[in-house]
Amino acid sequence: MLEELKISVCQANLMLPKHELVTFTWGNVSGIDREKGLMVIKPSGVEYEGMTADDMVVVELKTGKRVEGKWKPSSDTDTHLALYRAFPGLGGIVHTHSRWATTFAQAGRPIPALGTTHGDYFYGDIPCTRRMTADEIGGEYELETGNVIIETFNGIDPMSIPGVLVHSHGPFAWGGTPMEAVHNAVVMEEVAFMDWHAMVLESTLGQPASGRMQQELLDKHYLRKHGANAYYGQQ
Ligand SMILES: O=C(CO)[C@@H](O)[C@H](O)COP(=O)(O)O
Repeated sequence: MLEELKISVCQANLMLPKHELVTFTWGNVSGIDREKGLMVIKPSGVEYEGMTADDMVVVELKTGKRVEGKWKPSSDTDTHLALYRAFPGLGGIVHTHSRWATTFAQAGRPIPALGTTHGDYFYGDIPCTRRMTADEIGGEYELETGNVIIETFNGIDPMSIPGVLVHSHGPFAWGGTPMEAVHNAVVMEEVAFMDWHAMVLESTLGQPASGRMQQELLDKHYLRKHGANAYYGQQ
């Protein structure tokens, strides 16, 4: 089981450069074995090219202690751990600095639900966290990054909106598996790109922003794909 998880986490990490979500080593994917209480994550600073399952690092979900692996775990390990602990449905998490989603994160703006591409995967705007405080930045930074994400999802089912922008930093996305998390990260980057151009087009044409897709259209697309049990907590 753990060996299979290491293989799937490694394969998901190799998808990051394939889908042009990363520059250098600016991205990491993890997966979790909840029965064993272990998380597998990309090693810190290691190039994707030539990376194998043997390079993955295994840490305890409860303590974050490294129990297997020759490298240091990703510097974002504590953020991944905080999210797995808080959101029981998560089976995979990815963090990148993908260009268009990071543009929105640096602007401190959510990625609005403007079209059906978005609605197929995210049941509403992809939120941006508040800025972190100086104390949070100066303290357990990666753990606090997880905490501001958790705070942002208060009242929102994280599986209905499987991604977030950390203000001034970049996107995190997640799913039931590491590969599903990467899929959602690719979609987030796509909709960020399309949203940005739609908003620039509207302002260039001097038109008022056409605004978000109608709720009926969002319901049609999201609920058709994910079932009626999904909800957007902030009614
Ligand atoms: O957000 C950051 C740094 O700003 C990190 O996500 C790095 O971009 C990747 O770090 P490692 O996973 O290689 O430690």
